[in-house]
Amino acid sequence: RKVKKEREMVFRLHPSFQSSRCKQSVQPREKLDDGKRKHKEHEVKAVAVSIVQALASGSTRARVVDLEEAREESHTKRHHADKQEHQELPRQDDRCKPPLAAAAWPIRRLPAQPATVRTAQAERAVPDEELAALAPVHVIRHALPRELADQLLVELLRESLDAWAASSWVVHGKEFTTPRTSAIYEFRELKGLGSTERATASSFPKSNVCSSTDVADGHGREESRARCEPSAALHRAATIMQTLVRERRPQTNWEPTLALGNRYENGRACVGWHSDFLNSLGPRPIIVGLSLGSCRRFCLRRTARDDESSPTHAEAMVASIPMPHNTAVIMWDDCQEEWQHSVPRQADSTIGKHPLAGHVRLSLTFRMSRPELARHQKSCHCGRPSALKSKAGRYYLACSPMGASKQCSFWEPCSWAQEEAERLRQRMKLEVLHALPLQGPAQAGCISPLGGPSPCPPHTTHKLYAGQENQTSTMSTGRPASAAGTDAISAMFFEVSDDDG
Ligand SMILES: O=C(O)CCC(=O)C(=O)O
Ligand SMILES: [Fe+2]
Repeated sequence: RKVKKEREMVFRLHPSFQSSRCKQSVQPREKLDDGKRKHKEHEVKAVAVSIVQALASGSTRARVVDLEEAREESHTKRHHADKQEHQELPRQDDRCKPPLAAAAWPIRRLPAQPATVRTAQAERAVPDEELAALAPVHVIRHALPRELADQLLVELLRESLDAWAASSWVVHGKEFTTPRTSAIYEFRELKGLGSTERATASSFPKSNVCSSTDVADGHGREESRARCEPSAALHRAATIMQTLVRERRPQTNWEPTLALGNRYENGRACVGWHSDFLNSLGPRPIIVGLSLGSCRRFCLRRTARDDESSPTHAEAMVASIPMPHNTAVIMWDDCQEEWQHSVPRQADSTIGKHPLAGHVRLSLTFRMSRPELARHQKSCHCGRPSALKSKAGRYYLACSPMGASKQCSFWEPCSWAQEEAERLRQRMKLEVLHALPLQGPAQAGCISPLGGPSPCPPHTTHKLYAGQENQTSTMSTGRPASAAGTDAISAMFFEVSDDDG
């Protein structure tokens, strides 16, 4: 009875058993002789047990991954068994061949492209350019020269094993550890150098000496992290990231001052939905993520704003971007405010392996810290620096769990950040107006997540403009933006808030 019960469960879980047409593919089992039938039942039981064990163990996410793996395994076994069975037995129904069941459940490695967008209605592939109009991100393939990307990968694969560390925190007396290791690289030595000087400087430190102490993140003291010295290759990469940003937004003064490295050992290593800590970055920061090694998904989802009636309105969507080796994603200033990002767990069999790194993925997120924000730092009830974050367009301070042995209930809105965010939105509007001839929303190039023109989302309008190659502006940075960098691009993407008119 137990075997029968488990078999029923496998049948329920396995889609190849769910189609009534395919039910016939299991009919021939009745004709098996006793020995074979027992063998078969034993096999089905083993699969059922692995699924039950997967369900019984671990967190919800672990269950999903384990279940996926168990399903893949069960599918492979089932497929081989079916194949054998059909060779031995006369086919009852030609329309229900085993390959049909196989096709229903393929084991798929994550392809390097394209990105996909999922809404309540459907999921579809979107080219990178279209994604930039749907979400405040820009995907750049082959971001670094190939040799530099490979050199950085080799360096960091070694260094991350030696010196990067997981962070931990305690909630209700229980200790949690990040399912990945990380470290901070600060580009101290380059402060004050222009980007051309940065690119050619030969005085960069060559050593990769790391100290794995629990040093808080600069002025913001956001998280406890290992700290490492950036190599010449990493400095070069930072300079290139800066160029990539400025080519797309010539008016920005963005200059990376630190990079946060993350090592994802396998499909279980992940980072859940979040927006980044903003203590040392300030409101509406630009953050650039560079992927090295294996190809994992980087996902984005929009969080509803306070003033939106329903979080499940039509524009709710999740974008999933495969990030193969040497792909960069620029998260523009809306991204930490109204969006969350994640690197979800994946079954190892779906990871796009890298010839050198295997399943390991490294990411570097380049950020610009602003020392002047230290004066805004406020302590929580535990006496530790509170964390500045934004959700759904609202800025707040809260007790940060990272590196702490306990948490307090401190939470309050952050008015200076809210006001500064508003000023930055206004400035962005001026930059757009300054850089471009006026265009009404009708010409703005809004694209619906499911394709075709659509009314623009109520709060964020992603506008596609023709290239403004010779545009020079001193408006936001107080210094002329380089026009040379923009010559190469044919189009620029800006997003401005509809609130700004
Ligand atoms: O690994 C990535 O691409 C994302 C990492 C991230 O979101 C973070 O460190 O805050
Ligand atoms: Fe993040």
